[in-house]
Amino acid sequence: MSALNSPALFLTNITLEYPDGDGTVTALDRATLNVDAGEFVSLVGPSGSGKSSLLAVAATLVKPTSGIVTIDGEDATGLADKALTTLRRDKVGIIFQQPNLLASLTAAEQLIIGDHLRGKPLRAAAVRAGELLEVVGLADSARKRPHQLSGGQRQRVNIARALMGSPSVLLVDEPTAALDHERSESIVRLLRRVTDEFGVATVMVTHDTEFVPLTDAVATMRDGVLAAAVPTVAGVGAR
Ligand SMILES: Nc1ncnc2c1ncn2[C@@H]1O[C@H](COP(=O)(O)OP(=O)(O)OP(=O)(O)O)[C@@H](O)[C@H]1O
Repeated sequence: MSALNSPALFLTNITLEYPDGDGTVTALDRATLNVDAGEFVSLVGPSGSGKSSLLAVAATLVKPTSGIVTIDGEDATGLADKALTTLRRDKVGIIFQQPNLLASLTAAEQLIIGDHLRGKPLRAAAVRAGELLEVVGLADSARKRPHQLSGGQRQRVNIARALMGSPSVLLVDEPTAALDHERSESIVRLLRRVTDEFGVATVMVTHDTEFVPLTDAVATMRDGVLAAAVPTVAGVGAR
């Protein structure tokens, strides 16, 4: 459990229905998940059980049919689109399976451009980008473009980029799906470290259950129903 122990992400009674022919399909069925600042939760479950849907709702990218999403104490459910975009931009970091880096930009520029779009001064963004590239072990690769980086290094840039806006919540969807075992483990260990160092509330969807002990708790989803998160005692020892 988190040292900071303050609420960062509250998903309460989330139901999400998608239209399906004449009826609906229930992707999430009254799912509830609370993640503290500095807490790292694994989200596991079979294909189609609703994991990506839960991340999309937590990221405020998809509005739930019912239920409440609270990020850093702010209820996202009732916000208009503009306020929601601001909340997402300022509070949520999203890491997808594929880094989706821009081919023509250096590692540093991938980070700087986001901050620049947020209206931050270029010089401050460049300093922060340098610091974050160091955190993820890429200080020497700041000027490299995506094709000069390995898959694991590209995922590290992706992680650093997600941290640029100093998010409270980090949502990670299958970060190791495209990586071999060794690189996968180092990516999950990096996520563990940034969760601790930056005090973010991290939720990671994963099929690699062997890395679950590196996280604080595991929540299992089945047919849209989320079981209560179970603490991983091994994770505390492994840190
Ligand atoms: N845009 C959509 N429109 C209609 N149904 C959808 C949509 N997105 C997801 N679903 C359905 O919602 C349910 C949950 O899907 P979701 O992708 O969240 O599961 P998942 O656990 O992330 O699966 P996977 O591990 O394969 O990514 C599934 O029945 C899926 O078919």
